[in-house]
Amino acid sequence: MKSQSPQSSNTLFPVFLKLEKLNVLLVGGGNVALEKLGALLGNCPEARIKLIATEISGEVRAVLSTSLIPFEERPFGQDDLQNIDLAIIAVNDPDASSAIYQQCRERKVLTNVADKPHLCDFYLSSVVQKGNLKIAISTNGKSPTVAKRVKEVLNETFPEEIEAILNNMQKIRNSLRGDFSEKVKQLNEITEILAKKGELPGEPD
Ligand SMILES: C[C@@]1(CC(=O)O)C2=NC(=C\c3[nH]c(c(CCC(=O)O)c3CC(=O)O)Cc3[nH]c(c(CC(=O)O)c3CCC(=O)O)/C=C3\N/C(=C\2)[C@@H](CCC(=O)O)[C@]3(C)CC(=O)O)/[C@H]1CCC(=O)O
Ligand SMILES: NC(=O)c1ccc[n+]([C@@H]2O[C@H](COP(=O)([O-])OP(=O)(O)OC[C@H]3O[C@@H](n4cnc5c(N)ncnc54)[C@H](O)[C@@H]3O)[C@@H](O)[C@H]2O)c1
Repeated sequence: MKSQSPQSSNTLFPVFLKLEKLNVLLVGGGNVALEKLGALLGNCPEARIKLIATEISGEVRAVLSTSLIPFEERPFGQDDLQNIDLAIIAVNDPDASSAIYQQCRERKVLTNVADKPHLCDFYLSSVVQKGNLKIAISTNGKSPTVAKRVKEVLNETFPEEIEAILNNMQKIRNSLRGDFSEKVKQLNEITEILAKKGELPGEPD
């Protein structure tokens, strides 16, 4: 297995979470919570989310009304962390943010306090999606605006045909016989063209 060379100071470790298997607590019911709710449901409509906020805006209510997400309009309390795997905090009160983060740490709940890097165990990313291909982008917190721009560039330039390629590759992958190293060799040969510059379908010459 090849190891990657250490990339200077960016120590973030990327993962892709299965939100239909995890319990997510979203605290806050304003603009930022609305964005986070959209990101969670946009990636995983079956995400297991619970929302708690002192006041829930009309826009957040509208999204909640189209889902089965349980919600309560009251301040966060420690019991809200029961059975929670992941918390996303989007409240407009810095003291409450810090206090909630501390309680999450005590319970070992992985937490993101929106726009507060020092109160984050993980960052949210910009997401490019073409069918089953998903690319998550982070700038190590340097510039979320650049992450958004990189997403836009990749969305424009990455061909839609990638979905057909993935489906074909899955069929080929399932039909291959032989030992593991033989399969890896064949799959590498078939896909060699994808790594050649200017040879992706739809890619400009
Ligand atoms: C990617 C994205 C995902 C998402 O949030 O879902 C995301 N921020 C997005 C947008 C965005 N956020 C902000 C702006 C205004 C312009 C600007 O500041 O650039 C814009 C641009 C816009 O909205 O156009 C404000 C902002 N954000 C943070 C701070 C605090 C600080 O930097 O200290 C401040 C200043 C607050 C203030 O001034 O009060 C911090 C974080 N924002 C992160 C993620 C994490 C690092 C990601 C990375 O590693 O790159 C991190 C560290 C923690 C976190 O929140 O997870 C999403 C793009 C989604 C998309 O469209 O693709
Ligand atoms: N909206 C933006 O574009 C933006 C940009 C940068 C930073 N921020 C920051 O993100 C945070 C949230 O912003 P917003 O625009 O969503 O604010 P908002 O005022 O629209 O919503 C805040 C929400 O937090 C809830 N809340 C406050 N204390 C709570 C508690 N103890 N328990 C449960 N719920 C609680 C409120 O009831 C409300 O629903 C703020 O810290 C803000 O400074 C927002």
